Amino acid sequence: MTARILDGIALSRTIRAEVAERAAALTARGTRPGLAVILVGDSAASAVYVRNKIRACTEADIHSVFDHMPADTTEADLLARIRELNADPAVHGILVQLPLPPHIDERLVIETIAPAKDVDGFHLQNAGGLLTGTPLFRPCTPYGVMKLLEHAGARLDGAEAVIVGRSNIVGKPQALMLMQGGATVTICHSRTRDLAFHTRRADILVAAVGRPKMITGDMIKPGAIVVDVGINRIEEGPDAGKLCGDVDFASAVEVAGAITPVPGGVGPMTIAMLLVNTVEAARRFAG
Ligand SMILES: NC(=O)C1=CN([C@@H]2O[C@H](COP(=O)(O)OP(=O)(O)OC[C@H]3O[C@@H](n4cnc5c(N)ncnc54)[C@H](OP(=O)(O)O)[C@@H]3O)[C@@H](O)[C@H]2O)C=CC1
Ligand SMILES: Nc1nc(=O)c2c([nH]1)NC[C@@H]1CN(c3ccc(C(=O)N[C@@H](CCC(=O)O)C(=O)O)cc3)C=[N+]21
Repeated sequence: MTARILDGIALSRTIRAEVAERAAALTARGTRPGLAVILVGDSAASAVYVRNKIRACTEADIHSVFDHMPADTTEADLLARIRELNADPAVHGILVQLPLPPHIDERLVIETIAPAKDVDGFHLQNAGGLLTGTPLFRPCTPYGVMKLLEHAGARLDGAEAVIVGRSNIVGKPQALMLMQGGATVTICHSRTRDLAFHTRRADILVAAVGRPKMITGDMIKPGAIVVDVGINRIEEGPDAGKLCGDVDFASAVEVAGAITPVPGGVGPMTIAMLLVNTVEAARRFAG
């Protein structure tokens, strides 16, 4: 038996069509949703992601502002720009693409974004809100994973969920969301002693590591739902230049009950949830 493929492109299309309808309704009432995206420096990968976000906005008739700032932008200049956008009534969501150049304090940048415009859900107020149950915005990637699981009909209540990765933007918020959904959650990371021992117990396995194909079929419980958040660029060999996940798809698909592909799984869902958050920000602004 091979696993069912969880199609993130199809689901993200459905969600973006709903977003477009809500955006049009808000625009008709006088508030056109707006998203500002700031990119500092010229990482090729970041430029691709940012372009995809802007294109998704355009397709949903969401107003977008793209600020491409040079790599040597000072921290003070970036913070000043964020304060300007905080005060701009045409902008309801602000996203500063990460990572930032090393001379800029990421935490300070995130805390400068108005929590009501923090559509990434990274601000302390939203992180704390997620911990206690009532954030203004949920981080887009784990939020998108929850939507994929819901759409797949996954039963969270009482399920064993294992997350590999403990970052602030994926692993930790994912753990909180799955726990709130009723799962028993285990978080693994680079200090975990016997990774396969944990992953083999998972009914729901989420890989968010950044290591190509590290989760192999023998680490997966037969029938498990496997969600691959990893986005890795293959460096050499016949597939050089292509994307792959943290899961070794070829061996995993033979064992899992359902699995997300890379590309075409979690990535498109992240962008869809960014639009959901932006329209929600505009809806609140409109009152
Ligand atoms: N699809 C999407 O929309 C998105 C995809 N991504 C992708 O997801 C992946 C993870 O991103 P992110 O969370 O930001 O990455 P980070 O680098 O911030 O975190 C990686 C985590 O993996 C853990 N880890 C590293 N090596 C191992 C190992 N050998 N065994 C177990 N755990 C390990 C680290 O542990 P420790 O904490 O101990 O160092 C860390 O917690 C990346 O490939 C990224 O590109 C990210 C965001 C959005
Ligand atoms: N402030 C901030 N917010 C983010 O949400 C954020 C960020 N910084 N920095 C980088 C990560 C990464 N990320 C992705 C989003 C979409 C795809 C995506 O659409 N991927 C496509 C493939 C795209 C391609 O072909 O390159 C897919 O998986 O099918 C991937 C990765 C958001 N991130």
